[in-house]
Amino acid sequence: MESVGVAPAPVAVAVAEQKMKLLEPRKEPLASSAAAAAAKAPCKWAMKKKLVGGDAGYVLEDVPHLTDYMPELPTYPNPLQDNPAYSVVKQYFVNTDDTVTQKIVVRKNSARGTHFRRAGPRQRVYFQPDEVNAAIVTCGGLCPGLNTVIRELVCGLYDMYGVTSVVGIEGGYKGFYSRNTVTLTPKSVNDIHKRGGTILGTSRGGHDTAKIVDSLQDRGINQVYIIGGDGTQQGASVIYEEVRRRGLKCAVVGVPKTIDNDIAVIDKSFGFDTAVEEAQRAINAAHVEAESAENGIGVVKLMGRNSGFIAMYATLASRDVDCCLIPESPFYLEGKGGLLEFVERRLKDSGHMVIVVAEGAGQDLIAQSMNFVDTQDASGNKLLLDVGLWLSQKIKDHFKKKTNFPITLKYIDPTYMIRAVRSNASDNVYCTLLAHSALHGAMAGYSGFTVAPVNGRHAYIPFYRITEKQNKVVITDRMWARVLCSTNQPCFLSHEDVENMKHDDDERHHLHNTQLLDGSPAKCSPNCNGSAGAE
Ligand SMILES: Nc1ncnc2c1ncn2[C@@H]1O[C@H](COP(=O)(O)OP(=O)(O)OP(=O)(O)O)[C@@H](O)[C@H]1O
Ligand SMILES: O=P(O)(O)OC[C@H]1O[C@](O)(CO)[C@@H](O)[C@@H]1O
Ligand SMILES: [Mg+2]
Repeated sequence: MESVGVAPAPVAVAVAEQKMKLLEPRKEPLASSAAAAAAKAPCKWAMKKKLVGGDAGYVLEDVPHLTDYMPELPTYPNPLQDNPAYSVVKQYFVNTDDTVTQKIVVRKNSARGTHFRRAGPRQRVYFQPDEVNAAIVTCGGLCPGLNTVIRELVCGLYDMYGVTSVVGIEGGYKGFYSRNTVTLTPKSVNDIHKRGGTILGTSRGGHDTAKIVDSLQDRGINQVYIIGGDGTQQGASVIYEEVRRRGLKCAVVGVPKTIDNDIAVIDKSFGFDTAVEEAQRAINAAHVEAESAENGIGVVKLMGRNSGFIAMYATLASRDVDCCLIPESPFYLEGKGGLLEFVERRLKDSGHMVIVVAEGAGQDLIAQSMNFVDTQDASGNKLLLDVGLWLSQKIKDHFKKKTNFPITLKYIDPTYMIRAVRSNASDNVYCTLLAHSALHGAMAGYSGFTVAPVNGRHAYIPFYRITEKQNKVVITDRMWARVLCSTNQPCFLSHEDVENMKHDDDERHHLHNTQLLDGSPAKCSPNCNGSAGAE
């Protein structure tokens, strides 16, 4: 392989000095105001790309390794090779050169494109079992599967690597500097995967990089597993940069969590599958209510701040939904081709209907009609207005004006009920693999990465690739067309809107062909008013 751009360490630190700093108590903490600024501003020591080129347009977007700034770290044989459970496995370890392709659909002459380092156990490790002091933290909103990831990190470290020192940080990032740690053992985490939420607690806001890294240093933590969404991964990225700047032997590992499935590059996030399954119960209830009333309407709000994946997949899975509204697809209420006209038509045709709306849909419309000023949560995320309530009221108001058109509308908001359930079987297995991939990476000395499947294979992905943009439903992809086909709803878009979106999406596809969805932009069907139709 030919190196095309391995960036230098952001801040040069002499090797001898690095060795001295290995788990030494800190001496000069950064001013926390500077760290607080770094938390929200683009990182001062922004991680440079570590790119390796190969034949036929092959590029490896590699992740940092402790030896990037501590080149003389000793290695040890991987204890996994003596583990009886693995004795039947012919190939214990992944090949050090194995990589995972980001682009799965290729043409004869297309360049091989971007690859990520394959996750998995390595022959040599950079930590001895009794040297490891691992910490686990969960940040951001709840998501089914958090406890499973915690459990499998603890059990994996104990059972596969003989590690016996694992602590939990309580209450998210701020817990690093404001709370005591909790000891985690295979016994203490044995049953936690059967519960929703996180046994460690979580929070928004409160990320103070300097204080967090001080805490790592003071507690002698040399592996930190950070489970959370896009905001959390940005926080993990600046923690990694500070750890590296201080020359600490501490692996910083991100495990992506978001019920919204809004994290880019990865196939899907854990808890998403469970959320889609759980949403079926609410949709079913809405359908039963709607069917049993005269002109019955069931409105179900599902989570999805900026990305409508839960609404889209729950709609497709159910087949009882007449209209799915997501943040990526604008809609309007009044007039020809508007939502209210469609509701009226569907009620006349079927006598009932179910509307699924993602919580981030129609926010501009609501803000306009309410003269609303933006507010934010502690992490800086925009607080949303309740689109379900607003929409229900608008529909009721519309039909109140009509004579001889009584409706019965039931609004169901199952959002927090869905988020709080335990993970389903499929997510449990997924969480197990994520946790194992994460700890194999840390033991092998990798740092500053997020672990996740890309095209079905677990990979180590640099933080910047995860945080540079969000995963969104591409409404010019065939998957959204499938939704429109199943609901038979109008697309509420003009031809011009679709063309503009297609152009943006083409550019995006050209840059990163990443989505789980199957690719090429759909053609606009002639019989739909600008709709993205099926082939
Ligand atoms: N740019 C950033 N730099 C440093 N820390 C950040 C940044 N953005 C968010 N954080 C921190 O990450 C934590 C979680 O962020 P946030 O509340 O946005 O949730 P999230 O991880 O995106 O998860 P989700 O949105 O799925 O609930 C918070 O403690 C927040 O302070
Ligand atoms: O937990 P909070 O602060 O109410 O935030 C809710 C948000 O968190 C998410 O569940 C993402 O984790 C979004 O779907 C939702 O908008
Ligand atoms: Mg987020």
